[in-house]
Amino acid sequence: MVRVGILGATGYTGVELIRILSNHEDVQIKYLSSQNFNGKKIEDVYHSLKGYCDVELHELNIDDIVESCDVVFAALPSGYAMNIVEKLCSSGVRLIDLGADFRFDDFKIYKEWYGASSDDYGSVSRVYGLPEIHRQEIKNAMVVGNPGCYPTSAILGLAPALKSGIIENHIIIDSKSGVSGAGHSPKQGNMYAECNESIKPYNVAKHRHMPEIEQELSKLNHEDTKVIFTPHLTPMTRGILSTMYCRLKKDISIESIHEIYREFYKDEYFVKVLDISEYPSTKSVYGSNFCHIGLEIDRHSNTLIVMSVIDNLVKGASGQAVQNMNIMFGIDEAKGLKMVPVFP
Ligand SMILES: NC(=O)C1=CN([C@@H]2O[C@H](COP(=O)(O)OP(=O)(O)OC[C@H]3O[C@@H](n4cnc5c(N)ncnc54)[C@H](OP(=O)(O)O)[C@@H]3O)[C@@H](O)[C@H]2O)C=CC1
Ligand SMILES: CC(=O)N[C@@H](CCC(=O)OP(=O)(O)O)C(=O)O
Repeated sequence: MVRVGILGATGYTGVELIRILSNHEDVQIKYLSSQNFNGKKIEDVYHSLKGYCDVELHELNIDDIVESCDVVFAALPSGYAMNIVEKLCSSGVRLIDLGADFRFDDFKIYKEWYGASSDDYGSVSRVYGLPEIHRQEIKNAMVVGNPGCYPTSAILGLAPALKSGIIENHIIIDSKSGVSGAGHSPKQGNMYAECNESIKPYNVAKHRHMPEIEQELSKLNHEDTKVIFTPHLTPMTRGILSTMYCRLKKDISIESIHEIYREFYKDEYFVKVLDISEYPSTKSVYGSNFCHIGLEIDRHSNTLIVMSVIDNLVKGASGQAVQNMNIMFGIDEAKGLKMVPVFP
């Protein structure tokens, strides 16, 4: 049995972790932390968990965590996991951070976009936790930086095209996210009256996920790769659709591109390349750990259009974190994650 702690258990990704892990036979939830609900049982805060998890919430206490857990999921705002990582690692407790603290190869880039009081990662070695790309390194990692939600949809959608060298180094990513992507703290722009029946771009050309996407695409492409990234807030609870426009280097048929994608993901349980002419929808992956990818070519501009969908709370956060945990502990990668998407 893997003994698990979840820090930030009352947030959206924390609750999603508990939902998923409650159905995972190889896991025992031993420790849950919260800032505002200490002393309460999680099932009394979120009634969706009634009968599934009666663990009490505590203020974050590192000594208690080290004593009771083999692995910790940090579902906290970025900047907090960094403060506890050394103590966890030196005590043999592995860390999967859903925030951004350990996603970057270069600390300077992390500091520039997220801010930090220190100047480096110290001795902490970490792995970018996108299993379809970094599975081998994840197996032995002490610290995994779970990818951001937009980057997961974008990188999975672009990896086969970049790796096979069929597209130019000029990529436009247009992404739409459900409101749960912003977490459970109230923000004016996320109030029902303001985001319902509306769709709006935000952080245009300056979203924090841009450098994360560029880091991973540059590695796949073996050269510095820049993207134009525009996120939008849409009136749905869960889901991300990323539509990506990539200029093709030469004439190539949709059948050949489709074959490149199918081959790239042939052994991947969670990534489904749709048939030619099929387009993905967020509804088709809702509540599941799947990523669906659709492909089209715009012949008059010789542009490959890749459409990628995920559930931001599952493949974009907690599901992917559990997938990483399974890999780290030698458990079947899909264990606890075979949920059928909720439809309609
Ligand atoms: N939502 C999403 O789709 C995705 C989120 N992420 C990342 O995952 C992390 C968690 O996100 P999400 O669940 O949405 O966030 P929420 O805002 O919903 O939850 C944050 C959690 O952290 C706790 N918390 C907040 N501040 C502190 C603090 N100072 N000390 C201790 N605990 C604190 C909160 O406790 P309490 O409720 O008790 O106040 C809550 O449990 C973030 O880093 C986010 O960027 C990554 C991918 C997707
Ligand atoms: C809709 C919405 O607001 N989404 C969030 C995604 C948060 C996230 O995953 O960001 P981290 O990199 O901090 O983990 C955003 O755009 O900030």
